[in-house]
Amino acid sequence: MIRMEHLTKRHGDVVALDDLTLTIRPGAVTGLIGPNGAGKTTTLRLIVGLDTPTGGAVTVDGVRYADLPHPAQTLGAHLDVRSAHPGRTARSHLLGLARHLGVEPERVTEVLARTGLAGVARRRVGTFSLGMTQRLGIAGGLLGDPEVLVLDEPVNGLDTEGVRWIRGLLRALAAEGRTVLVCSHLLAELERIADHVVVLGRGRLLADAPLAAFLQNGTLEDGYVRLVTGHEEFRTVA
Ligand SMILES: Nc1ncnc2c1ncn2[C@@H]1O[C@H](COP(=O)(O)OP(=O)(O)OP(=O)(O)O)[C@@H](O)[C@H]1O
Repeated sequence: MIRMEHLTKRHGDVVALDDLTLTIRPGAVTGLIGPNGAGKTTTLRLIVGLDTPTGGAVTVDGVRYADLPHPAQTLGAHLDVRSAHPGRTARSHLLGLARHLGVEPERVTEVLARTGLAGVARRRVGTFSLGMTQRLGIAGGLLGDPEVLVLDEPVNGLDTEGVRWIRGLLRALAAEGRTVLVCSHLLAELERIADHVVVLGRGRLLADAPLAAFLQNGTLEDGYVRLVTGHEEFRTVA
């Protein structure tokens, strides 16, 4: 579970995130959406401890990221699609990451298999397609077998088979009881993956509701557009 209480982030005069109070629940895929500049990336960076809040707090399973005794086992993340060094092989990249995270090297073989990369484990990352690089990032997030997974735009660059794969993976992780938070601009895809949707606008919470609440008069995109243009209000789930 991810819990945000009055979470706020300012950059000088810019309020990137404004008093966000929200719980991301386990056993479900939650989609995080909103216009450019809404504060989505800021939220993800605060959750994984890459940034510190200027107000409020965010905890993962009740503990701030910096205080987690075994962070990789609690929270996995894939935020930056080009984070691996292009000269390293997929396996050596993941082995280095596993060492850094204090994860058994045996997990590398497991996550390579789970992300469909076993056959290209010895190829240099620089030769990977965007879709393969996405899979590698997700493999890194899964290394610690975490209870909570946070992914930024994981579907970008994936081909049809890759999209079907990630849909199955995220649904399976949620069915295992994990907390899965996915940020994406691809609303049609999110409609097929998410159980619950959180909408941010200008750093504020606009909606926090089951997917079904957005689908009453059309697609998620229809519901989202009505919401951000102020034509419809959504019930906020406590
Ligand atoms: N390091 C920073 N310094 C100054 N302003 C920042 C910084 N990081 C983010 N911001 C501002 O905070 C606001 C929220 O940005 P954020 O990147 O979280 O939005 P986003 O919802 O992820 O947008 P996008 O969909 O374009 O990725 C924006 O106005 C952005 O310009």
